[in-house]
Order: sequence, then structure tokens, then C-alpha cells
Amino acid sequence: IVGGMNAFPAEWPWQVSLHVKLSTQSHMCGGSIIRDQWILTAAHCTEDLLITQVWRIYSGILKQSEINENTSVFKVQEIIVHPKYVASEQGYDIALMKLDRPMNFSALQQPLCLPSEEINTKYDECWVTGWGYTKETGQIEDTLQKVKIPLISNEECQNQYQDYRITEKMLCAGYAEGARDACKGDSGGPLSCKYQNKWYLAGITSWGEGCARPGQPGVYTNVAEFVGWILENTL
Ligand SMILES: COC(=O)Nc1ccc2c(c1)CCCCCCC[C@H](NC(=O)/C=C/c1cc(Cl)ccc1-n1cnnn1)c1nc-2c(Cl)[nH]1
Repeated sequence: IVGGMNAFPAEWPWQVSLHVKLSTQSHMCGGSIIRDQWILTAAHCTEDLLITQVWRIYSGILKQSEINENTSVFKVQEIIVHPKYVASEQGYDIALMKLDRPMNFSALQQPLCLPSEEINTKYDECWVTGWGYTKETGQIEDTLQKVKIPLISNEECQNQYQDYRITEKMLCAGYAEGARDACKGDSGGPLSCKYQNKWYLAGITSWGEGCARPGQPGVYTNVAEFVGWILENTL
């Protein structure tokens, strides 16, 4: 997250850190708790890593340094990648991970709401969160970062990304002057938007041209367009 600040404990209880354990273990991507046994993340996070056994999912943490052999960890039973996913810039950047066991919800770990179709235009505010870099050449942050970012219209976003096709299944967010954005290591995590005092998973952090550059907003998977797919696949 570029231009953000430290989050507080239990402020974003649906945010999880997806780790991969090969010879060493490290943070790969963010994710969001949507049900007691289901995490939503980006399809590009699971590319070349569809073997469920390598994944370790950490919930209820604020700091990466809280992770040790005693930290509660979930393993992955199943990974479902959207069948139309090819690459982030072409959309459908969405995947489900089924946990090896149901999660007990608490103040520190609980789901956020899936959006309904028409809610996208009514949000009061949106925040992107993650342990990603705070600048293009950076490193994974210890403390979860948060930054408030306004949604922008797909028309305006398309004007800023003339080499790409910004579809209705994407959502864009950013400031004209840049300076605040998601960055490397944040992908798969939530773009959380508040409406009438409830938080909704409006977007999944997907891609952008650099981090926090002027006129280069962040592009997110438009979760409202995939609620049907999510429900069909999490029965
Ligand atoms: C110590 O552990 C680590 O350092 N881990 C570790 C550290 C870093 C990374 C990994 C692991 C995952 C790499 C593969 C999967 C994921 C590959 C793509 C992924 N993209 C993003 O997270 C955000 C993209 C992004 C999204 C928006 Cl909305 C706007 C601008 C964006 N950016 C444009 N340029 N940079 N960001 C990424 N993630 C990383 C990189 Cl490197 N790139």
C-alpha cells in the first residue's frame, strides 16, 4: 500500500495473508474471508501454485511478525479459479480457496458482505488494505496498511488505460495525482467499501501500471459481477 498508514487491530477482520511454503515460507497475496470455510482472492495469486498443500492462510493478524509456529493457520482443501481467467489485465481475476476446516469467527476474524449488483455507485467510502510494498521498489510491510481511495468511473479509467480494455467486470480506484494506491504484495486483498455502516467486498486488488502513479489508477475485480459465480461455487 502506497501513501497509507498502519491499520488497527480488528479494523479489517476479513483481511487474511496467504503464504506459500516451499523450501522457505513467505507472504504471497492478500485475501478476504467471505464465509467460515471460504476465502476470496485473485486468480493470478494461484497461478503455477494450484497444489493446495503449499498454501498457509493466516487470519486475525495485524502484523506478519505475529506469525510463528504457534499462530493459528488454515490449510487449503480446494482452489477454484474462474474458468475464464487468463491474465489479470483481461479480467476474471478471481479465485476461491476452501479452508481445511471452518473458521471460528471473532472480533479479529470474520467475513464482510458480498455486494449486490447496483450498490457500486452508492458507497460512502472505500479502503484498500494489505502488507504489500509502500513504493514500487519496496518490501512486504510488517503491519497491515490501509489507504482510503475513491472509486472512479470505468469510462475515466478506460481513458487512462488506452492500451487495455477496462470491462464492466473491473472496478477502478485512484487519485488523479496518484500518491495513494495498492502495490506489490497487496493483490488478492480487499477493496472494502462502506454503505449504511456495513462493509462490502467491492473489489479484489488486481493490477495497475506501476504503483500510485498520477493518472494510473488501481484496477480491481468488480466483485458485484461475480456474486452468482461465488454462490454457485461455495455451496
Ligand atoms: C518476503 O515475501 C515477499 O516479498 N513476498 C512477495 C512480495 C511481492 C509479491 C509477491 C510476494 C507475490 C508474487 C506472485 C503473485 C502475484 C503477482 C502480482 C502481484 N501484484 C500486486 O500485488 C499488486 C499489483 C497492483 C495492483 C493495483 Cl490495484 C495497483 C497497482 C499494482 N501494481 C503495479 N505494479 N506493482 N503493483 C505482486 N505480488 C508481488 C509482486 Cl512483486 N507482484
